[in-house]
Amino acid sequence: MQIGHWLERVRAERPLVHNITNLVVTNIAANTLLALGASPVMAHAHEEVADMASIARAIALNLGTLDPYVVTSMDLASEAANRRGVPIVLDPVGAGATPYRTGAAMRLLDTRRVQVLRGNQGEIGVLTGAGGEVAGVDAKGAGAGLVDAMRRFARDRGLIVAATGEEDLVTDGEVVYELANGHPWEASITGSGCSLTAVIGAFVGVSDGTKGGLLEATVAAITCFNVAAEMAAEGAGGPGSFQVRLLDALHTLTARDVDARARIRRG
Ligand SMILES: Nc1ncnc2c1ncn2[C@@H]1O[C@H](COP(=O)(O)OP(=O)(O)O)[C@@H](O)[C@H]1O
Ligand SMILES: Cc1ncsc1CCOP(=O)(O)O
Ligand SMILES: [Mg+2]
Repeated sequence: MQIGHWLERVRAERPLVHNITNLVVTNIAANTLLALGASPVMAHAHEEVADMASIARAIALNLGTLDPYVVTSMDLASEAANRRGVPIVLDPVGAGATPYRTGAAMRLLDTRRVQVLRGNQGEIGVLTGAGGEVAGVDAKGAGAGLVDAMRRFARDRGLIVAATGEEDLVTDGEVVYELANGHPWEASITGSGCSLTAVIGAFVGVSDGTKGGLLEATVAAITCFNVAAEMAAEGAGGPGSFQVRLLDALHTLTARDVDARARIRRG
């Protein structure tokens, strides 16, 4: 599967991604989108979220530091996004760790049309019914039936589900892709998952919005991010320099790099 052309499309179109994200990763998620060649905006005021979502190419909703104000911001933004056909990517940070986060994620999934759900394997295990363990924001494991539960959840709800970790699983309910790129240091810096979710926003923002387009865009986004992470790790001394080098690698990444290094298996 050749996916490098997605990176070129993102750079050519420079999609505006509206993020309602957490207090920890706001800066790194914005810098990640800029390094890649997309255009980030962070906005959560009730007075403007519907307007901002309406002019964006995608919105990324992230539950990382959820509070009642932000829950309403997400309701307003997602309602406008659905009305205007703007794709929604949901990152259910910490779902499974507390009932508040699990409940907020499920309520968004039940009340809005979410195009892509991306979390770590623990969060996705909990939400899809496979079972999973989440300590704070980190995955501690998922149920053995994760792939089947993801496929069922994606099919029943008509969305793309991505569960990341050492290996990433992506499904539209029919096809399952297993993605093997990435580096263990991604788990040693905060915000790699959250930044990836924002990147998925950029890729689905330049897709045609069909199920096939959303699926391929999600696979391409994860693979581009993880190939950049592999390149960043070469020569990095640890998580600190790795984080900086990841921005550089996203900036210099080429379609050719991605297609040469992609490890994508159709399950
Ligand atoms: N051990 C690992 N080896 C390779 N890539 C990893 C590893 N752990 C996480 N990743 C990558 O890091 C990114 C964030 O994934 P993950 O850690 O599952 O999300 P989160 O930060 O939301 O918990 C993904 O691109 C994933 O593929
Ligand atoms: C540490 C932390 N606490 C609340 S949100 C957050 C960041 C989580 O980022 P990621 O899910 O990308 O590791
Ligand atoms: Mg996360």
